[in-house]
Amino acid sequence: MTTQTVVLRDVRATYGTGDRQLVALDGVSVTFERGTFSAVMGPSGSGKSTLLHCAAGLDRPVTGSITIDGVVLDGLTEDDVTRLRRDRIGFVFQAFNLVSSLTAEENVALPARLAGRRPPAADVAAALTAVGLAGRRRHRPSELSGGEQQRVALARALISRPAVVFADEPTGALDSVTSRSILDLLRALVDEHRQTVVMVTHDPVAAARADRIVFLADGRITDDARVPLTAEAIAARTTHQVVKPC
Ligand SMILES: Nc1ncnc2c1ncn2[C@@H]1O[C@H](COP(=O)(O)OP(=O)(O)OP(=O)(O)O)[C@@H](O)[C@H]1O
Repeated sequence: MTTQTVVLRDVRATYGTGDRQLVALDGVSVTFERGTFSAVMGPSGSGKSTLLHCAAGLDRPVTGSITIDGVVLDGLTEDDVTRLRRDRIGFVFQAFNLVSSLTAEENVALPARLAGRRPPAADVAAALTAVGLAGRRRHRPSELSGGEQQRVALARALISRPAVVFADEPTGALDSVTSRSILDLLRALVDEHRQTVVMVTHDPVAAARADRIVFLADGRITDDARVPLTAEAIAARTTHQVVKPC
């Protein structure tokens, strides 16, 4: 089994064409090791979500190479990438996550069912309890808040144990107590199950729970802090990033 869960090599991603082309990632190379919790930070528009989308096989880069759990994505068919995402990747994204016609517990069980397994009902209930949604099992996404929907997505990652969980602002919509419990759960995925977590966040307090912080600016990695930092030190580094002249 590879120790490098996610590898990006010289990834370039653009939006638009011609004069209106915008370079969102400008030759990004980064490796996320198995059993680590990384935060990705940077100013708005610096390419954080694009990095997450490319790393998760949701967007294809123009050039460069991406490997997930030992599988090189370049040249795979869309069906193969979809299967890889289903089997090895967990998403805790606010915008798209859940199947709207399914209840919270059905959404939690879905990846396992698509892979031909039926997770025990007790496991589904335990995962929803762990994220504080025991009383919302039968609710559909439209009956849940944004933060609750993200917690359903996290419960799904607890059940299906993907190699890597990508989280986009997982605590952005949550109060501080719920945020802390979500970060505890993400840490547990890493510390107890050696899963890999890559989390985009603007929040220095959330980033301080990671083992490593990758800073982006203008589509490039500008800093890579591998030692734990305090929220204050992270905030100072983030401010420095924002005011740094181009
Ligand atoms: N669908 C799109 N079409 C055109 N440009 C886009 C699209 N998505 C993102 N961009 C642009 O690409 C750049 C990187 O965007 P991205 O969403 O990755 O940044 P971000 O760091 O995640 O920002 P934020 O913190 O505001 O979410 C930005 O300049 C953005 O305007």
